[in-house]
Amino acid sequence: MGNVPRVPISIEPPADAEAPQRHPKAPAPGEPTAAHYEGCRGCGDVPGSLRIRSWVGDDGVSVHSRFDVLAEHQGAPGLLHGGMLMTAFDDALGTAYTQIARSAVTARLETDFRRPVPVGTTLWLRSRVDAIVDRKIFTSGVAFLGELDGEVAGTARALFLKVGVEHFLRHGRPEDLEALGASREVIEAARAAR
Ligand SMILES: CCCCCCCCCCCC(=O)SCCNC(=O)CCNC(=O)[C@H](O)C(C)(C)COP(=O)(O)OP(=O)(O)OC[C@H]1O[C@@H](n2cnc3c(N)ncnc32)[C@H](O)[C@@H]1OP(=O)(O)O
Repeated sequence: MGNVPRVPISIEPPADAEAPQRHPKAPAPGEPTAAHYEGCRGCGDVPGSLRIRSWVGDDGVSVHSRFDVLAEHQGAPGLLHGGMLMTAFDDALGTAYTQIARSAVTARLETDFRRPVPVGTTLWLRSRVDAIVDRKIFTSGVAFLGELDGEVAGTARALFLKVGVEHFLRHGRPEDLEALGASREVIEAARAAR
């Protein structure tokens, strides 16, 4: 374990943190949000995706999201796998930040599992950005059984860190980046600049 970094334990925003402001180009209240990327496991329209759909909340900053729990999402018999709920939170919280900021990636995600979620349930999630401090985006969310503001199935908090496009160019699999239009030269230049 000698080279493993110590795990940072706090993702509590400072009390004097900046209040989130909606990005001027973000979709308006009630409008659907865009998928992170068409291949996204949370919200893309691809095999294996949770096919989460999200809409902007009335305040223009929060989002609410729908996740239909299917048999393919099971962990225990007839019940949602906990990792799938974490995926749903990662996606929903990662959509909430798109109302405020451009690209960011999850640095830490904490989830509390409050109620079992049967297959066949529609989960509704409310997510928001609580604060932004420099590159750090502090988010939180709640998952409800069956309806928005129904029985609470789980809660989560996540810290996202803003990154530039070079993060994806440096770390992503080249063929996926090329499929999005990045040239081999651009990808190699981003990797050489490390
Ligand atoms: C094409 C477009 C598509 C856009 C697509 C958008 C995709 C969103 C999809 C949904 C979300 C995902 O699945 S994202 C995929 C899952 N996540 C990842 O793969 C990220 C892997 N991790 C990383 O790449 C890296 O660790 C980063 C980028 C997160 C951080 O690295 P870094 O940039 O070098 O920053 P670093 O110096 O380490 O930390 C900066 C500050 O944050 C704090 N910090 C860092 N990590 C943590 C942590 N876990 N918990 C607490 N605090 C932390 C540090 O203490 C420091 O605080 P201080 O000292 O400054 O106070």
